[in-house]
Amino acid sequence: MPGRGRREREISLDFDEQDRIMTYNGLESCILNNQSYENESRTSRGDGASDSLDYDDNFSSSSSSKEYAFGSFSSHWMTMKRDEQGSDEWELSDSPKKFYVKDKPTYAVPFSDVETMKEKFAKLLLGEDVTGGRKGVSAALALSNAITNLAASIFGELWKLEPLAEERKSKWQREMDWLLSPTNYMVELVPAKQSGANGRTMEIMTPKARADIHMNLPALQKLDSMLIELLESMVNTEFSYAEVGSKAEGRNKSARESKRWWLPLPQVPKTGLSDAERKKLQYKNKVVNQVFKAAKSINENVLLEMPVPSIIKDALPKSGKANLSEEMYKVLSVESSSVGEMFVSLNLKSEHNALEAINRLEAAAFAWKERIREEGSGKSPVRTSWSFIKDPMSEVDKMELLVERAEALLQQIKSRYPNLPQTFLDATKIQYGRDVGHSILEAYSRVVKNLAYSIMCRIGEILEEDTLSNPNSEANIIKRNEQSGVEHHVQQGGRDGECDSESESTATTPTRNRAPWDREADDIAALPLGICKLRTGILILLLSCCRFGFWKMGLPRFARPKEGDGESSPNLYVANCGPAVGLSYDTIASAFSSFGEIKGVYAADETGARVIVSFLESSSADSAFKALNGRPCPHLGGRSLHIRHSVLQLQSSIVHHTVPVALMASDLNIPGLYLFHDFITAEEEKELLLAVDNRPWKSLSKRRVQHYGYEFCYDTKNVDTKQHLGALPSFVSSILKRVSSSPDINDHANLVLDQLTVNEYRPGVGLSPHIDTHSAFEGSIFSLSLAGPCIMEFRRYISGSWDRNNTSNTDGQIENPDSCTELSRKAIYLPPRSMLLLSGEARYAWQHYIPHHKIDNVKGTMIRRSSRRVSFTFRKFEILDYLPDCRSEQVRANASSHNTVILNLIDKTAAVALGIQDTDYNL
Ligand SMILES: O=C(O)CCC(=O)C(=O)O
Ligand SMILES: [Fe+2]
Repeated sequence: MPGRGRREREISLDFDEQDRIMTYNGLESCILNNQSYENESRTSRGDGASDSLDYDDNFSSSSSSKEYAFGSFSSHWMTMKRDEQGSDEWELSDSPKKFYVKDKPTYAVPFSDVETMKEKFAKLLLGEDVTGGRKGVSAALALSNAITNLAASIFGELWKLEPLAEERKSKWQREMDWLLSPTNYMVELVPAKQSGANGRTMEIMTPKARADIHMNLPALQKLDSMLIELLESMVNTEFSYAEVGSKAEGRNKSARESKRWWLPLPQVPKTGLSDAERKKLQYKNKVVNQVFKAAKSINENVLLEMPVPSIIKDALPKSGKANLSEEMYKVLSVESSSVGEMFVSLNLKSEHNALEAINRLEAAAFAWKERIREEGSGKSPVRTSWSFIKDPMSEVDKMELLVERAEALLQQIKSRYPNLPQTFLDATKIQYGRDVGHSILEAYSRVVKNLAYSIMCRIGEILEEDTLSNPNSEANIIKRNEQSGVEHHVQQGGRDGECDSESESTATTPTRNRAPWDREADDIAALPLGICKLRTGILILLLSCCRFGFWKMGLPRFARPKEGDGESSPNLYVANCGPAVGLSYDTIASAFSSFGEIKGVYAADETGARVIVSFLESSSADSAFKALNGRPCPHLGGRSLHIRHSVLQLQSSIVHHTVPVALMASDLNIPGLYLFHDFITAEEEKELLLAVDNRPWKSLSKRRVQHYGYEFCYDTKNVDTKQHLGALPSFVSSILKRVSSSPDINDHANLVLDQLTVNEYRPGVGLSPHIDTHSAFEGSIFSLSLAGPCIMEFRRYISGSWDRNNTSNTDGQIENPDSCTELSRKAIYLPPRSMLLLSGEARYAWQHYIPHHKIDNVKGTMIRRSSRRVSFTFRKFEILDYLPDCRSEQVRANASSHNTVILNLIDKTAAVALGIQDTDYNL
């Protein structure tokens, strides 16, 4: 089959197994060093020696993860040649073809393993119905359950920080290899051009590796192997574990110890851990935390993609309000309150409360969305899109606002409680899901996340023991705090694409030799926290998201207490107190509750050793202050607390400033930026929309795109030179002519525009900050807005001066953002039919982006985003010099080769791993 050879080649390019694994080393070093991913990911690791997936000595001769599980069995095991064996288990028919993983010619498998596999296979398919006759399990659920059960059998009893037993480790690898194997065959069909014999170009559908699998699976495998490697490194430690029964011999026992007497008891030397050991452990904790966040983010994204099953749709109350309690509905309806204020009003007291609130909010948001969808499909009067909202709000408007607020609140709660059990909606998505790819990714990311969480809990226990072994050592605490201060930059990483650079610039604060109060910035944002109830009944806290991310989301924010600040307030800032020093939030709440009703206990920062205790009444806070400040607290293990009053700032003064929106380009004062209103007529607009709607769209995660002239490859963030799609289509000819003949833009229009990206945005969908890849595109960029308007914002670092050469290496990033201090932001309103021109400084020195809003505030008027906005962005492809100069000839030569594809893809995964939701490249 001539076509097949080509197809195989294409696909194997993307999916060479070895490269896929190798290059994820970069992800690891990125997490470990918190460095830019780029350099690491470009170093190819030829010898395989450091590949954490190949850690099993038994299998060291194997060249890929597929082989190691079967690679070295001794001769009494039977050898099966896949093609010759003919048994069903091994017979892999040509259809579906396993396209992109190299076929292994032989498997050496012990006979007993074959039997075990058969049994597992049967269980997998039969599920709980052993009669095989009644209710077979869907393949998706079967695989999800199998992954969950396997993980539980291997990691379910992870009570010690020590290397996994060899047998368990290889079982995990071997069986996961089986369970993940269906992903090797998953493809999606994408249109591609092919030249026919008569020289004509035909559009054919070609199978391509499924993008979500391609993106996430290798990352998960890497995260998985990082955790196992980390456990491997837990040898010759200063801490150890006393087995059951030996507690009687132990030294002074805390209440905690007696509660968990049946479990191995962590023990540290009498005087605590050495500084070096403590640092090592804290560092490992940090790494696991990053793995946790990465796996969690993958899990959340997969769950978002999974549809809500119809059985649930039918069962849920149709009215959003009916899904909520009275109070919750009230909280959502007070439009003036911020997300942080809504969260506080919910007054959640436990993890259980949090889960219940989430379940209700998810159900309500879902019901409202369904209603909005139904209304949109014709039952309600048509609304003009993007109309100015001057009239009282319609029902749909109200529902949309409620959905928006419910979703923001949901995020808030989830971030505060990062390791909650599955929500009802998520559990049913898993239960009824049919997409095997989703199920595998969901289950795998969930078990990796849980494993990371268990390891963090175990590390927490050792550190807690360390503290208890030397409870009065302030030095101990301070050292720990300092350590966390230095780690600050790793904890960061914007929660939305916009704050990545900002957080970098505030990354590290020197903290050495300063009193706890002075280590803070000017004020303290209460950090989100999560409390996980372990089987032992101990409450362990997890600090989750970055300060910056939450600042933007409007959490309660507390003013920094000043030395001698006597201002009375219901909020206390308490230092030397928190999970990092062995005090759970519940314990703290209960110790302070003897002075009055507590509204909440929050992390004051990311150290885990300072908290905000928020009382209902100032007088309660005063009493607690007087009784506990500077004194050993009997309810907190005799720990001496350092307390100050802290003032909750009013939301209005802390809301992330909104950028005033200009209507005219001249008001923005950005050299090179022009906006031409009514560049096309309404009639032309209609025709253009019709033309693109008659052509296939390609779906990205949040929006749809079409490419003309040259394909833009989102994986490589570059133009695919091999994919010249021909001249720009005739339906844009008149636009191109207008551009080149327009006296206003003539200076910029001497380019022959030959690349067009059409973007379609749904309401609430924006675009992350970026500079269009200038290694691929030359000169000015023209962007035509159709169907609806939007706000476009621009930002640049004030300290750097614009210099095209200075930015030409970076493909979208201002060089050395660390050296930049302040950001300047500007915004402009882009009405439909307007043409935006970015040239010179506007093109090269300012990042542009579209905020992810559903409603924009333009000079005090609320403008709702319409059901869609479509933009046509025209560029000139820079064919001769599309790679940055700094790269070597070798790299240049390999530009479109497999490695570049994979390496660039990894940058994106690294961004995900570090909690940055979007990359800077969104062409
Ligand atoms: O949608 C737009 O107007 C902007 C699109 C854009 O910035 C891009 O494609 O690079
Ligand atoms: Fe752009």
